[in-house]
Amino acid sequence: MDTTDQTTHDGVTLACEQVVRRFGGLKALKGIDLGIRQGEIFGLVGPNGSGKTTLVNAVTGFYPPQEGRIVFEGAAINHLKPYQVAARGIARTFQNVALFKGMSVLDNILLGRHIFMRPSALASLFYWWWAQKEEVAHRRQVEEIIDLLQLESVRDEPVDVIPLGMQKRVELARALAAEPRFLILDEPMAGMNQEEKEYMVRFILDAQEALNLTILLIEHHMDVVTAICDRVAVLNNGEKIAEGTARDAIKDPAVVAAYIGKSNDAA
Ligand SMILES: Nc1ncnc2c1ncn2[C@@H]1O[C@H](COP(=O)(O)OP(=O)(O)OP(=O)(O)O)[C@@H](O)[C@H]1O
Repeated sequence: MDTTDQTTHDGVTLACEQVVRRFGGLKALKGIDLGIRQGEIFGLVGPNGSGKTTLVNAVTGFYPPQEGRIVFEGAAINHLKPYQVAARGIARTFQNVALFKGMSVLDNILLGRHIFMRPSALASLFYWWWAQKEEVAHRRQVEEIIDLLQLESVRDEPVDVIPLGMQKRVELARALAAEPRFLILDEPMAGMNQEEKEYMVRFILDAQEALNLTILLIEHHMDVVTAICDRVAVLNNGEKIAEGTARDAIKDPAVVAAYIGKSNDAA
């Protein structure tokens, strides 16, 4: 789909405007402004508890903002339910692996196609021939993704028996199955060893190129952020404290202070 007419003049495809999210008395997001441009990989970094996942949950409709606006491809989405946000073309992976245990890799990825499927089993029963045709089309799409992410060797394995690095890859595959234009990756390399990390970086870049994606990446591994992100924003305590290239942002005194003050996550 051509999105050139759905971005603003400076190419912003997803904008957060003064986004506020509270949990009881805690203000997890204190008026965040962000503009993510079509086609870029935008890194979201910051110490634990700084608000990164909350911002993703605000964008994806899990925890809608109580103040501010979120605009995707020119339309406000901050009032939408998660499935409606997904239908607009935004897909995500989760910080902790959230696959369906006992189901195969293939079936887990097929679930990513649910936004395109008929709402009721009854409809499928009446229109079984149509449903069968539809099923074949879904499988064809999924096979392409399996190919892209090199998951052929495990496609029929139950997801819980494959290594963590591959489980994370299946999560990426499931998100891609929804044919997003905007992909949100919440710590896709958490718990991975160096080799698995390098593979994952390769697959993210391949997917971005093959599917023309814009990506928002939450990542603690600063070597990865520096290597693949066009720009980053740094959150601390619910506020944006820096924005720019990764190299500049990590040198920013406010960012250094935030990390030293909290933990050594930026290692
Ligand atoms: N559902 C919730 N209920 C109550 N408080 C929450 C909820 N979700 C997040 N918070 C709080 O909001 C703040 C921001 O949390 P968030 O998970 O967004 O941080 P984060 O930057 O993603 O951290 P991490 O890097 O550890 O994942 C934290 O103080 C957290 O405890």
